[in-house]
Amino acid sequence: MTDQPHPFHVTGLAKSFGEKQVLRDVEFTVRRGASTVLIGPSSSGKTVLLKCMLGLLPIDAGSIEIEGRTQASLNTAQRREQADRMGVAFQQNALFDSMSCWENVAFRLLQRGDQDRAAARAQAIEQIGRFGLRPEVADRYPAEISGGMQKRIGLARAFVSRPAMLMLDAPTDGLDPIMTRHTNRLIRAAVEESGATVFAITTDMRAALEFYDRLMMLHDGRIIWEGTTDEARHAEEPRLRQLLEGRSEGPIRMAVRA
Ligand SMILES: Nc1ncnc2c1ncn2[C@@H]1O[C@H](COP(=O)(O)OP(=O)(O)OP(=O)(O)O)[C@@H](O)[C@H]1O
Repeated sequence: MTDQPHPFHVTGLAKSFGEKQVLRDVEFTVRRGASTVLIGPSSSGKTVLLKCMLGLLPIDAGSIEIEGRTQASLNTAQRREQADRMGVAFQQNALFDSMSCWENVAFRLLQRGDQDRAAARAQAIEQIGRFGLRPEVADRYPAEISGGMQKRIGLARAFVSRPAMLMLDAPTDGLDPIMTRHTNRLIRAAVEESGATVFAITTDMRAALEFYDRLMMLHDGRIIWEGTTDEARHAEEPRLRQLLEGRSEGPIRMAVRA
């Protein structure tokens, strides 16, 4: 056991947009050196929760502690220090259109200024290669590559500095099955070989059960189930079962919500 504080400890988190309450009373802990996957129906608030954890959306109530410090209390320098320890990949990639692919991947390395452009470029190209892209892609712009390639550039950016914590929103969306498996293995290796902490969102239930240590399910604005993926395989919670098995019949009703 370690007495280091948890990477994330969230209590009583609430978040609304106008009248619409997305998160009501979210509570959970992300464990160090393990991978945790967040699942939930479409529009259940998974991305909103991740953005709150990253400090990109203000919260209405509750608290988010990052390594023992309340996020709201962090000053600018502490926020930057936190950001340096995290690799983040967004669902929509959030690439900078005006930068080449390698500059996108090396963005934080260049910002930190602790290595020259040539070294940052070499590190970016190596990382792009880990995601199966050829070095020529480095000098192209996001608009010139496919959606799946953009996804891989976004992932390379998250992994490039071998961060202690990886925060990944839908990391394999839009990738073919071969690249999906490869990416899931890289995520797994970050935990097993580098001791990273991973927090990821996915709608791929097979991958959730196969590649992650722990699983949480978000529904109706709360974490309604949390445990190891081994426990999830056998859990009887009907909402978890319905989602994992992808059944349209069950307690979770399909609804189109704006
Ligand atoms: N900036 C915003 N302003 C208003 N509503 C928002 C905003 N961001 C998200 N929402 C709403 O919050 C709800 C949750 O959205 P979110 O993107 O977190 O869902 P999700 O669980 O990640 O879904 P999916 O699996 O479909 O990506 C949705 O109804 C969405 O419309």
